[in-house]
Amino acid sequence: MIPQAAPGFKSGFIAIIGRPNVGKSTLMNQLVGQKIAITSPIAQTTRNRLRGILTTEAAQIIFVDTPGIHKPHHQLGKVIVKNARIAIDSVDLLLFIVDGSVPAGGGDRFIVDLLTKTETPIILGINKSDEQPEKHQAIDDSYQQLVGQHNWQITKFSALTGDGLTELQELLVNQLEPGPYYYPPDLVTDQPERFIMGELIREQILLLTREEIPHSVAITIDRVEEEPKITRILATINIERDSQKGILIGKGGSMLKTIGSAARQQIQKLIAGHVYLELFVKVLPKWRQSRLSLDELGYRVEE
Ligand SMILES: Nc1nc2c(ncn2[C@@H]2O[C@H](COP(=O)(O)OP(=O)(O)OP(=O)(O)O)[C@@H](O)[C@H]2O)c(=O)[nH]1
Repeated sequence: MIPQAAPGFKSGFIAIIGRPNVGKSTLMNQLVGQKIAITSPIAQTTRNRLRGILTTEAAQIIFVDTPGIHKPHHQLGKVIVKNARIAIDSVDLLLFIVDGSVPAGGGDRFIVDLLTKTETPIILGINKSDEQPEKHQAIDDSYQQLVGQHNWQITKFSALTGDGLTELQELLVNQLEPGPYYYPPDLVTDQPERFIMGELIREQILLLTREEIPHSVAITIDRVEEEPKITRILATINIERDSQKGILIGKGGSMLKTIGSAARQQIQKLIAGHVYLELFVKVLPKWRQSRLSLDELGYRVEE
């Protein structure tokens, strides 16, 4: 049920943008209080545009977590950057996240150039304030310089520890206009549960495998059967080359077992019930280069 908003209730869509690995997904998960987006130390973890919903007494904010903006090297990269650009122009406010543990760099300037063309208001969020405290002044100066003549507000926080997030939330609500509830107050994401299940499997592959494997996998959830005491899930891990199969499966199936067991625990938390997870591995040659495969796997331009 979507309630009627009281006078003065505020709402709006806020896109979280920034280069890969600055902590966008960690921030969205913290703000909405639930793991919607997977996170990892590997850049370009997020591939789809994800929505996280935060509802308080005073406001409803719909966060749009976008994949990291970077110069694309393949078809998947092009789809990712195009979707981030669409998000920039279709929201009420932009939260531009930078990594406060290092000074501003070329990747951030690439995004500033992209942002000069938009009319959407912007807040610069300096994340990872828990790191490198001795270098804060120099780093802050570099971001002040990055913002230059733009009249963007600047705020600092740590998405990991939660420090500064109350102030950030207040700042965001202040910037929003009065508006309706867009979603029921208890909804935290509009992503289908199956999608999050696939992402939780991909997250374990990102955390447990090395080299080219993390970027070469795409998950399909083939079947979800809900039985009285257990949910049976059949999923396929699609990879690009035959040679990757061995690494992913491991000696005597040990790697696949470890991935399956860790992912199963995460999915159990998601659905709050027992899960039986069976994983299959399939070679889908060069899927990241093929429009048809990208489409089948759910990586589309999200107009
Ligand atoms: N120390 C510290 N680490 C953080 C903080 N926020 C995120 N991280 C870490 O930074 C890494 C990247 O975080 P993500 O949330 O996946 O970053 P992202 O910007 O969504 O990355 P992409 O999906 O590649 O665009 C992870 O290892 C996080 O744990 C923070 O406030 N402090």
